[in-house]
Amino acid sequence: MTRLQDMATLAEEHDYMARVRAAQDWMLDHARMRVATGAQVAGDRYTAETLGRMLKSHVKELAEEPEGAPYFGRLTFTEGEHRDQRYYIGRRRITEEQGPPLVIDWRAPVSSLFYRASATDRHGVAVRRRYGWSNRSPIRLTGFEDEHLDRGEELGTTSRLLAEEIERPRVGPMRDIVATIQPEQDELVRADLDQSLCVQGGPGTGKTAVGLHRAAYLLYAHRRQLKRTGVLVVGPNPTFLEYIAAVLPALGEVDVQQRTLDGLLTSAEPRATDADQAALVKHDVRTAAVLRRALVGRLREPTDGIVLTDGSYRLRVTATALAREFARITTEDLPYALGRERLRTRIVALLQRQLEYHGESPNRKWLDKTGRSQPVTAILDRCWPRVRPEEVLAGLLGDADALKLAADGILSDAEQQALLWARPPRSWKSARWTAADRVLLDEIAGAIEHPAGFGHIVVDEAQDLSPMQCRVLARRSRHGSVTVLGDLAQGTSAWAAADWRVQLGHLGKPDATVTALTLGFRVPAVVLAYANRLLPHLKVTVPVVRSVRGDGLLDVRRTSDLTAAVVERVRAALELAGSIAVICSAERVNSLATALDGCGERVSVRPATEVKGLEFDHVVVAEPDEIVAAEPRGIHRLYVVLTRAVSRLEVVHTGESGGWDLPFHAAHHVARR
Ligand SMILES: Nc1ncnc2c1ncn2[C@@H]1O[C@H](COP(=O)(O)OP(=O)(O)OP(=O)(O)O)[C@@H](O)[C@H]1O
Repeated sequence: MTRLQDMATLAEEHDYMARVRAAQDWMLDHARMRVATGAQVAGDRYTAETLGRMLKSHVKELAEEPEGAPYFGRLTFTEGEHRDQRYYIGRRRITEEQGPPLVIDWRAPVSSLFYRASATDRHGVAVRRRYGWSNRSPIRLTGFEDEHLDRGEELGTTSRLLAEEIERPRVGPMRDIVATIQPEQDELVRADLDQSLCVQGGPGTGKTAVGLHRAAYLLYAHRRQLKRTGVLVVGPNPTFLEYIAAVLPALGEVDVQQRTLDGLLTSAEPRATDADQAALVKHDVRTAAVLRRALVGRLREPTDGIVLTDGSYRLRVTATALAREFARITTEDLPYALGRERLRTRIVALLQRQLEYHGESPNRKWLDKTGRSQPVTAILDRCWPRVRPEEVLAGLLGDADALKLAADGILSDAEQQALLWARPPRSWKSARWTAADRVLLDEIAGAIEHPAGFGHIVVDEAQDLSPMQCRVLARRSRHGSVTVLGDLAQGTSAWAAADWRVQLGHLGKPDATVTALTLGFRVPAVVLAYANRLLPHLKVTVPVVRSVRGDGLLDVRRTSDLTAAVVERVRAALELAGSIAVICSAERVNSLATALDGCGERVSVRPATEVKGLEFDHVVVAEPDEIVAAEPRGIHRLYVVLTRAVSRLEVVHTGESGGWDLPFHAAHHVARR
């Protein structure tokens, strides 16, 4: 295309852009007008209020929409179902008062071709156009990039706009990737709602991004169903949740709950900590069987019958009949509370039969009253007593005999010993629970009564969940599907998973499809190659990630004054754009933070334990040996730490490498584009 043609096309694009802006203004005005008139047109007050609320939130959504690119792509078709059509694709659908939409939603079925059409499989697409926009407000169209699929052109990961997007400096929270979703990511994003997925993805392959976009996609494709059942995103810690919080709202989805696993638990906050051995036993899946046994141990087989006086009748249920019903219900595998209600219903049915034998026909009121009568309630309280989770757990942790009874053949003597309280509280009401206890309380609560579930759960960093934590989620997705995201190589918890099939079993979805993402979008190739040298030292087998980024810098240096060297590296980094993180062992955070005081908001000092899932333009790792030595899976932690850099990684160390075959002592090594 000549320069003149190029300018003509750009002018045409600017005209279209102006039309889209006008349509956006019209949509906002129109929505406001409907709020104003909604109350008058709707029938009764309730409908008017509901409608009003709905319209108001629509206006709020439109008005609050961040000023962003109204579209990012365009497809031109010359063949097939969409022959001679041209579609602009954006984060939201944009329409004028009449006529076809000016911009279609990225989640609409045809938009999928924007991500998937290729020169060999065009689906009628002749040209795919990507738009570039200025980041500053007011946002401006700066150019575009065409791929003539009909002429065999295909840019793939060499697209200039994709490169600009992944290489841009990172400041603030995570952003959406709708403009540049890759074909293998799109397949995961658009998988059916009833399909549970597990994505094994090395560092920076876009797992988190894929999970969040999948949530947005499912809400679009199954809005009604998911509005009712809900979507939940589970992340490893509050910092991570803060980091990802803006992605879904930017995609127009505000109705998604985003929580940590602990945030799902309803029991009181922990007030005690477990010894390592106790925590290990509590997070072990065998503990579920112990708790189940303890709960069932509350049941008492009926030994007496019931006699109930009803008017002139004396109604009876014999001990034998009662024992038969009781036995039958215990084989039905019901939640505990439901079992109690089932027994009540059966007793009432037996009494009802007798009354009918006398020629009476008892009504609903009689059935309710009889179910609540003293003799029936007394039997239930004796045979199937109401229980609280806290009572059951305290009954085990505070009583060696009770624990032995429940754990016999399941936990060893030493394991039982590890669980027991050194000084049991006077009552379960004054027990001081630990974080692991809260997971056990949830297990018991779930066995008593199934918790409300979600239509879909996205769980990130799932490799770190213990079997018992997995069960917390399994209980909440009994009738829904899950997207499980993680990287076995980044497992740092004491119970980190080594095999997805096993973990999926604990999550209640043993048959979920496991897919690997192996293209890295965050970490530059030179940094990734360095971090990947750790892989042989990790106790897992994972596919190796290949970076799409040829830029970046790696600098490993030995020093005799760690603090001075770190300060010097940070000062140098401040000359460049983007965020800077100094990552070190928890013990070193304070001293380095003091030394770096006054360096400004772009610099943060973070303990190695709190950077999972995050990314920074420039990372300075201080004394990696200390990070490795700080915890049993310290080498996995170091792998996480070394893979947080978007552009530059610097490693500063004082000693020789410790025991493991790591290249920290390597000569000063710099690689630049
Ligand atoms: N298709 C894409 N286009 C542009 N950027 C992308 C794409 N996929 C991922 N990214 C970017 O790469 C970075 C890493 O993505 P993300 O955090 O989702 O990876 P991850 O697999 O969860 O990483 P980790 O396991 O290390 O936490 C993010 O900045 C994300 O926006």
